[in-house]
This record gives sequence, C-alpha cells and structure tokens, in this order.
Amino acid sequence: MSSPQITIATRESRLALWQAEHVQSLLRARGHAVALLGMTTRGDQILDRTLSKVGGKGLFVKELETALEEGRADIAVHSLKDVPMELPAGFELACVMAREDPRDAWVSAGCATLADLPPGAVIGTSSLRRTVLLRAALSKMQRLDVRIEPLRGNLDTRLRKLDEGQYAGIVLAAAGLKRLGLGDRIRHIFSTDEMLPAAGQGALGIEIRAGRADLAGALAPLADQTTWLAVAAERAVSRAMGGSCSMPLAAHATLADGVVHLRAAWGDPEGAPRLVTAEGRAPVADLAAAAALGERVAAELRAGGAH
Ligand SMILES: NCc1[nH]cc(CCC(=O)O)c1CC(=O)O
Repeated sequence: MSSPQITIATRESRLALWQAEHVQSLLRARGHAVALLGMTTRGDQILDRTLSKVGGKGLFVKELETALEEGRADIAVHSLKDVPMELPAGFELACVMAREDPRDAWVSAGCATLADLPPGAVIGTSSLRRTVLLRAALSKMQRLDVRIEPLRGNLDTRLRKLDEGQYAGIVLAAAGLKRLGLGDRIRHIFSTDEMLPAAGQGALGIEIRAGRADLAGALAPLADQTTWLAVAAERAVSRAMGGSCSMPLAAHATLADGVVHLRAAWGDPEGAPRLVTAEGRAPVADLAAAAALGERVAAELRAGGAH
C-alpha cells in the first residue's frame, strides 16, 4: 500500500520536536511516509512577558494552523495543555494520544520538597495555576515568607535559570522533563492532592483541518480513548469557566471501570491564598458525557466563588 506523505507542522522547541518525532515514528511504524515542517510561532518569540498577558495559548498554535490551512502540512501535534478550549472554525482535534505522567514536578538543587525551603526562598513559575496552588500549600505550611516569581521560557531555559541560582526551586510538568530525558532532574513529583494538574497536562493531541477524512485511517490507531474521555472532561471545565491560560484553574480526571472521576480547583491570584475546589464522578462512555461532567464540576466551582 502506498499512501501519500503526511507532513507534521511543529514548533522547534526541543519538546515540540520530540513530540512531533514521536508521532512521526508511530506513523512510520505503520508504513506511512512522514515529514516534519518546523516553524517558529509568536509564542516562542515572546519570552519576557507572562503569556496570559500577551494573548494566551493561541499564540503557540496559530502559525501551525496557517500551515494546515495552506496545505503545507497535514497535521499538527500539540501538548493539549497549550491548545485553546475552542479551536478556530475549520479545525478539529483528530485524536488524543495516551497520556504521559500528568503531574507536576519539583526541581531544585537544595530542597527535596517545599518543606526544605529556606526562609525567604524564591520559587519560579509563571503559571497562574501553579501560583495559586503553591500559595495555598505554602499558606497551610505557614510559609508566607516564600515568594513566587515569574519564570518563562522553554524547558531548557527554565532549567538554566534555576541552575544560575535565581530560584530555590521551580515547578515543571513531569511529562515534559521525562520526554526530554530530564527525569533525573525531578526531586519530587507532587501528588494530584498536593498540586492538581492543568487540563490536558501530559497528553498530546493531533489537530487537522476539519473534514480531512483521508487522514482518519492513519490517525485512528494513535488515539487513546481513556485519555480522550478524561481530557474531554478536564477541558470542559476550562471551557465552561471561560477557558484561557489566564485562568488560575486546575482540572484533572481519571477513568476506571467506565467511571470518570474529575477534580478541579480555582484560586484568586490576588486574593486570599485558598482554593475553591469541586469534584464529580459519572459513568462516561462518550465525549458528550465527559463534557457534561466537566460542566457540572465547573458550575460547582462557580457556586463556590470561582470566576
Ligand atoms: N506550558 C508549557 C508546557 N506545555 C506542555 C508542557 C509539557 C507537559 C505536557 O505535555 O503537558 C509544558 C511545560 C511545563 O508546563 O512545564
């Protein structure tokens, strides 16, 4: 069987390239010819400001979508965490792949956990979600002396800033570190009770131009239904809350025996260091049921004061 070549549009950070090459090798193993089209996005060029202030997640995917639109590429591989809740008209998520570790990791030279932080220590993160979760945890530990300061850049840049001594520790997604072979930098993996992950964290999604039925046969074997249902519930929480990365929101779901357990948390970055939390369980057999559970949990968050 000779099928036409599949071209993958990808950002050129090490993590994005790893992800694109991962999909490339899975497709090649199934006999497809696959090429990569590397590109720089606006999100990659903006390194000095918090993403939420300059336009959010869409910045990382727009150029890739243009390549799909113009027929220069067929698919785009994304960290789902970075994919806006609503894709622009004319695009769709063709599949969600099996998830890596969804949890957050603590990376630090001197401190094995938050409990080891010296007085006045500085933690680096630019994620609003990590900021509000850390503030809540530190407040419970009566560690209001610890400061949280911005940390932007790709994984290598963030690790370099840590190594230069600007921070006592930083929080990164375990998935990204593991994918890049940097798992040995992890001092502690936060349990989902300690730090609830972001919607979609650790999962890869493949975006296509809507209606590319010709790609369905190649992509279907890459889909992981369990991850897809869990992530659909998580993303529905974000969507129902107005979903951008300027939202200090966590949402994490697991699926066992056909039942999705979804937990969510919201915090006010300027307000008191406490969280509004909500959770729900429901038998979920399709994406619509997953979304309904997400909407229910979002409504519970709102009722608790999240906005
Ligand atoms: N926001 C950036 C981002 N987007 C995806 C990952 C890697 C993990 C994943 O696939 O969710 C990271 C790095 C991080 O948050 O530390």
